[in-house]
Amino acid sequence: MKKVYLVGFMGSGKSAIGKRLSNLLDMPFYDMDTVIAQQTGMTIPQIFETYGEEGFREMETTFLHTFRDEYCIIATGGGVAMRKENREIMRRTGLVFYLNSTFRDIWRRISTDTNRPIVQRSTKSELEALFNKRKPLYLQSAHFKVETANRSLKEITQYIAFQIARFKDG
Ligand SMILES: Nc1ncnc2c1ncn2[C@@H]1O[C@H](COP(=O)(O)OP(=O)(O)O)[C@@H](O)[C@H]1O
Ligand SMILES: O=C(O)C1=C[C@@H](OP(=O)(O)O)[C@@H](O)[C@H](O)C1
Ligand SMILES: [Mg+2]
Repeated sequence: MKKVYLVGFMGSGKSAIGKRLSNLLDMPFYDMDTVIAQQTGMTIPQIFETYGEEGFREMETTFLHTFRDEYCIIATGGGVAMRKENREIMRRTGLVFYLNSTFRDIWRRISTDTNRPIVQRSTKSELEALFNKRKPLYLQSAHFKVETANRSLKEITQYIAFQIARFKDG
């Protein structure tokens, strides 16, 4: 087992928990959005504007195919688990944790964010429909479902660290 992937909807805490897990376990951390933004020299909204959502999705899949072979933690973007190809790569090369959150929590965290183009272009009910549509695919991608409602970032991080310790050599 080489990598730990965090999947889940926007605002479920993938980036925040990935960073904390990395500190706790002393493992390198990569946020796919950050790496793709660095590689292109553009922000995520600029990438969507220039290459379209499909262009961004190709960059995500290329990341998964080409990213270095290293024991590390990867926070995916919320759309990564939607492609079968991506799900297969993640399951084959690591342990996949799905951060399950309520839409209520998600909306509170992301509704005013300007760095997520999908939030910018969607109404609340469109986002909730997307949340419901994506859920089964997050579940398909994951080895573990992690409940995040009413849990602090610290509690969630500790829970995932515990599971990694149990399964990392399996
Ligand atoms: N369980 C939680 N408790 C408190 N704050 C949270 C929790 N999960 C996420 N957050 C906060 O919500 C915001 C969005 O989280 P983020 O890690 O960017 O989500 P993602 O990468 O999944 O889109 C951040 O400010 C993060 O600290
Ligand atoms: O759900 C999505 O389709 C997206 C989620 C974002 O990442 P976060 O899940 O970290 O917000 C980012 O990759 C992009 O804005 C698209
Ligand atoms: Mg993120």
